[in-house]
Amino acid sequence: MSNTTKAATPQRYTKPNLPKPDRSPHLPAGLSTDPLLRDGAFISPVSGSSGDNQQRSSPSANGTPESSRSRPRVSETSWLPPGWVVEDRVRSSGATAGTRDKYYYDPVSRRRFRSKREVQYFLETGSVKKQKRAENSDANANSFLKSAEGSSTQKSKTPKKEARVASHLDFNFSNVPDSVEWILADANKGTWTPFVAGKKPPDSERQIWDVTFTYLAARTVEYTAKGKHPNGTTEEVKKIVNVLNEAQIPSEDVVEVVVSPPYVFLPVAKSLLRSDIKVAAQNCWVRKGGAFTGEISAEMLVNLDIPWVVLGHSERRALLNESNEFVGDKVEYALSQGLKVIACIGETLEQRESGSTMAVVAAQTKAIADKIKSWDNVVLAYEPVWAIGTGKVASPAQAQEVHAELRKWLAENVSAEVAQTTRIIYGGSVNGGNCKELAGQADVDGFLVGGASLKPEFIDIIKSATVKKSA
Ligand SMILES: O=C[C@H](O)COP(=O)(O)O
Repeated sequence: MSNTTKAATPQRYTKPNLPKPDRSPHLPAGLSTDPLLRDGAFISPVSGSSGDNQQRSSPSANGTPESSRSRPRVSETSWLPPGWVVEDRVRSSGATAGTRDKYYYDPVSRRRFRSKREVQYFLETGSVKKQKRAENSDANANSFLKSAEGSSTQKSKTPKKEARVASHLDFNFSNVPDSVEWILADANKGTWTPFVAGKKPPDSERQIWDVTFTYLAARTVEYTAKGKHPNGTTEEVKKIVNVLNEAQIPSEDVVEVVVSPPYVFLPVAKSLLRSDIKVAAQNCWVRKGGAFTGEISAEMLVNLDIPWVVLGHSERRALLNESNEFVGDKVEYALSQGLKVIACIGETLEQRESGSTMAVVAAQTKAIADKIKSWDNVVLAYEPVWAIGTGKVASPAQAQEVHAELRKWLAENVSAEVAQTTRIIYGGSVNGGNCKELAGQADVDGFLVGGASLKPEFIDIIKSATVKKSA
């Protein structure tokens, strides 16, 4: 953010009521409530044309906190979004023994960050800053941390002039003021300056206030668009249903459209939607219903005449500790009750960068294959975690490569027929602009769409199912 020429109209940005997902990364599987209500889904019916790295989602799954010999302290910090974890690790040897290092873990991408500055950049841009000189960066970050948090156990060489007394204007993510005025500083650049209680926060806090504005604003949009916002209404669902009902979409022999609103909107969506568009739940309980307060069983969905259910979404795997085996059990039980299943699999960025993409998705698929007898009612949704909600879509070649490998895996481990007929759909930042090229890939049989599913471009995405038909 640059100059603070107070512009025309002061605009007030009020703290949104952010949903409160369970902050514990260590919940036992199956004992969680269901805060992760998510978006829509679209499936093309184009037939097949042609070691568990995500379980129990503590950061230890990637050889991080729990596997550390120094027994680091893992905690959460107020300025971080819900679900993020901070590891406080003490160096045990060398000249710097005794020095504390902080590591920050994003529960969804599972990325590890070395500094608050890196986290801020990631929250703001969705990408990771490449730093030429990591040491300098850490030093700067430590300096920033000291300034922002008012404490640091690490011996710091931070210039004294940066030390200051914390004030009520200091940033705290979990206690964002109810009223923050954002003054448009530069309309051309779209830059804003925050005013808390009528005062500008200290310069050292400006950056993180800026980041937070971007982050909260984005989250608000996302939650509204996907029906996850606490203030989401039946009226909003009805509007979306109306758009779909009035859309000209290809016939059912070309494309199968399934929308997946949050549980509470399933009945209204189902009752209002045209008959050629089906509905899916976003999750269901792992086995027969019983005393599992807050859970929705497969039997309940069947009773409501809901034909589809999405299982194993990466957010549930990461945030609610759903292991491959747990997802496999869910798929098995849902199928046994007559539901059709969209089973999600996908690797994190770290796993992709380490070259283990296929090992990860094969393990996830195997956990399902081990449990089920028939794949007739299963659609496999490949969703690279790093592409979900980030705007970073997998390239057509990347998607095709994994889809083709998955089909090969099915051929070698299940049967040639299952490999041929099982639909493998892609999810992760699909939109009206990229859908056609993705849909043109030989082994991409459709899409699982999030953010774009509640925008008019969803109709274009649905229509992209014709790409292969007309090829
Ligand atoms: O549930 C939907 C998928 O996670 C994809 O979401 P996205 O299209 O917003 O990236």
